[in-house]
Amino acid sequence: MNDIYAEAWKAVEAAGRTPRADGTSPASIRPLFAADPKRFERYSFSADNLLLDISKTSIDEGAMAALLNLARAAKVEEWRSGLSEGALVNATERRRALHMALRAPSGSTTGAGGAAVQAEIQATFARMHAFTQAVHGGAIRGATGERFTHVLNIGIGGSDLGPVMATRALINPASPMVALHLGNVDGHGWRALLATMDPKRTLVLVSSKTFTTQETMANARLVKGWLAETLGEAGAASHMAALSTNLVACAEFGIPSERVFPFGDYVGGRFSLWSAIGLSLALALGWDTFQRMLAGARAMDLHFLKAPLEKNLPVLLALVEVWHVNALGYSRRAVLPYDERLRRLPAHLQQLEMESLGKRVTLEGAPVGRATGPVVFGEPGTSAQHSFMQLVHQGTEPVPVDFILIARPDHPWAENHRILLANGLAQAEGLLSGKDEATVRAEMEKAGADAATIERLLPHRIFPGDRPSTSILLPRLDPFSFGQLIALYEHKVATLGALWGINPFDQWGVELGKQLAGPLLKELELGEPATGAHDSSTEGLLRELLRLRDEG
Ligand SMILES: O=P(O)(O)OC[C@H]1O[C@H](O)[C@H](O)[C@@H](O)[C@@H]1O
Repeated sequence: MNDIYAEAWKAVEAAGRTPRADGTSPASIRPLFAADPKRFERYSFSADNLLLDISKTSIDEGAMAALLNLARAAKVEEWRSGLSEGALVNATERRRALHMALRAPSGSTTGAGGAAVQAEIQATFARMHAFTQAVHGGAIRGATGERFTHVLNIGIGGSDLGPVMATRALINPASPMVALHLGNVDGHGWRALLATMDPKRTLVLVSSKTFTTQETMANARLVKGWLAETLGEAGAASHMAALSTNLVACAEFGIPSERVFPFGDYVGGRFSLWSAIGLSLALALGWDTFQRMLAGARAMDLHFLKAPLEKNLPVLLALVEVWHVNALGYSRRAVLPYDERLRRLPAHLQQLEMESLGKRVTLEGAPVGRATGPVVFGEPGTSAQHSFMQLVHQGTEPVPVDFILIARPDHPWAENHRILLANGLAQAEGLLSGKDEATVRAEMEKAGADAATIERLLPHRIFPGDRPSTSILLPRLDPFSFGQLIALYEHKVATLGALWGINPFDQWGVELGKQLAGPLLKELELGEPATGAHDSSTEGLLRELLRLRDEG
């Protein structure tokens, strides 16, 4: 760690501990609004039509200066150029992270990953486009001659969450195909899906970067068998395609090369919905929608690569996170999209952020020495208000919230939309303003409560306020703005990798469970735990599961 970087961190951490010149706490927000009528103008930023408001955080001029200084000391500008130019930013796996190249239009050079990468990407896109057209036009049909009406994406993690989220967000009622998703290995999910599909009209995409993921391969075998029951082996094969980097494994599984849509190992799983992994989107939403989504992400890429740090939306979001996590010690963050179509966004962000930033050592392998990625959770508003927002308003530790608000709905029920937006704004306003003792007392007196009741209920009815949130505003939720939004979070994550000095592109943490599942699977097959192979709890639970299973 060099001195400038260490000093920059000290300054940020000190800013979170030291009272401001006027004596107010560095965690307080209300005094900043009171002192500056232009706070919203000063602390809201935009890229194209996407607006980011960070004014409802406790970042003041001094804190912002310290944070921007940290961004410079952590060499965020060099890092973002390295990312876009194909440096080995994923050092532990010796890989590039070229998801931006997927969004670069053919012929462009900025963030395009170089000519060889572009040639590969554009060749796959051309094949995906032709395939989509042939399926939609009926040139490619099922084994019995029927047109495909359903596309089933089998995948998990990054090979599932992005496509599911985008399918729900951009659903097009006029779409020629319905997208279905099989992620979890739990057969109950498969049973629920079965009722909705006809094998003669279902096209199956096996979506797996590695093509070795246990759950996906088990599901792929299951679905292949289901197709074969009606269509025979050869018929089943003609209903399948693969989206993967592992061409050998695809061939071994019986998927011919013309049905394999590849992508490079420079695309991380949680950044892969823009690649061949997005084929279900092209099929279910249309090629143009897929392209508009890429264009929206591209617009955010260019903003990220070119905007100065102090006006750069992903960088600012990352700095807000550092402020909350490291300066103020907040270990959680909630995401509330006020749009039902974005209901799978929190799940996607959980993988994107927690798999990327749940790291305890630096790129060099030393302990980070400070907190890294917070716990991320969320639900669409207003539903979230009726579940976990109690804790956000009155729990012991402030939980910063991302509010996502969409100005114009794509439905005709104006009153519902007004209620939705009013609630989104009110939550953020209430978190900031809170409700003090005097106000609660006056309200209760006005409502005719007696003195004893007021004293008893007063502490319960006070809201501390000064609880931070950021708001993201989009004019509409369309493929372009959706692309911008997702790329905004992707670049925020990459920037946090640089700020914390960790690798946001690997995920060794998921390996241990995979390794341990192997022997346990064998023991479940044999019906007998291997004595002494596990801790007593694991062995005891296994014995009990076997007993209950075999009794039934
Ligand atoms: O696409 P696959 O190779 O099947 O991987 C699916 C997922 O599983 C892994 O365990 C990783 O944690 C994820 O990053 C990945 O997206």
